Amino acid sequence: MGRKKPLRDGRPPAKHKESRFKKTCKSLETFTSEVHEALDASIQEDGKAEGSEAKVKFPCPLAMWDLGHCDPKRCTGRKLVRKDLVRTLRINQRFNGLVLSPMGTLYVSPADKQIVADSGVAVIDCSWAKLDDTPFAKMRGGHPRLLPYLIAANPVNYGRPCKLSCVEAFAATFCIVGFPELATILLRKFKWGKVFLELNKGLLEKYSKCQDVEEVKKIESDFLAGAHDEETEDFDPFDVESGREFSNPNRVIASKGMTCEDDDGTEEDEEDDDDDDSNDATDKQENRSEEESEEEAAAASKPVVWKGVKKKLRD
Ligand SMILES: C[S@@+](CC[C@H](N)C(=O)[O-])C[C@H]1O[C@@H](n2cnc3c(N)ncnc32)[C@H](O)[C@@H]1O
Repeated sequence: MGRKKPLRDGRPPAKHKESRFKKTCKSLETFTSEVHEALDASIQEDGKAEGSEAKVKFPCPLAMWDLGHCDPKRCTGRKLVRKDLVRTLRINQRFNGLVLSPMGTLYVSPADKQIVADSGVAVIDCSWAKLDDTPFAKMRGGHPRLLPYLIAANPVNYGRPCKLSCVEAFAATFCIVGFPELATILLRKFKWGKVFLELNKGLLEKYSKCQDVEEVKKIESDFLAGAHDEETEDFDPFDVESGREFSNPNRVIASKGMTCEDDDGTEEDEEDDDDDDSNDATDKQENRSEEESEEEAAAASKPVVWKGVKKKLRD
């Protein structure tokens, strides 16, 4: 009694079917506390011996379609897959969260916060040099997005606008929607990761304070119209209060000494900088002296750049 009859074709009745697909949306409050727990676990991982590390439970799904264009040892997306932070999707498999794509037209904005918390973020791991051969139409999702103007800090495309690696694209999205801690968890897997935040600090902060896409567009167009020059002029490299402890005034954006000839992760100098699961592999991306590299490596091992995030955790 009271049981609904199956449909004529044997399928369960509609109510049952609906409940199978019912999605549980987390409140942003719950999500935010999971974000903090994840960052805490990620920081604690550092002190533990290799192999004994507790797995960081990332609070939302991260996924990637792997087109197999890049050298798996050098690709940032593949590295996140090896770290169990990102899962791979089959071509034609749909993803319900934000899909970051060079073919997107709508910008990521803080208005995407709930979508990210509920359904996560996906990237398309293809080569920048092979966009024409990439079947973007087969990698579908409800929310395709483009990132607003930001500068890459990865060794392959260092200094280039918009051509971000997978990890940078994930991180930028988390910063813009208001979960910078999640950006930190991902970027700290890469020695150069904090440089991405340094290079883009001002813009990321401004984008994250926007209400919607229109405001993000306005920030970007104002920046491109000259705000960048002003900011550069105002920056005093000797101002210890500037908050830019890690910026290297000798490191000119897109300088000749940098190895950014190749876009697709195949150049010799590119590296999977910590394939051995540590955070301190040799940085070969530039023609810098050993001393400089050592100084930078020493600086990199101090968690100063994450200070703000840690403070937030403590508060
Ligand atoms: C083209 S692949 C290159 C991957 C690179 N080989 C690596 O090691 O990570 C980078 C992916 O990140 C995302 N992405 C990067 N920059 C982006 C942008 N400006 N807007 C939207 N998505 C972007 C896209 O999913 C893009 O396909």
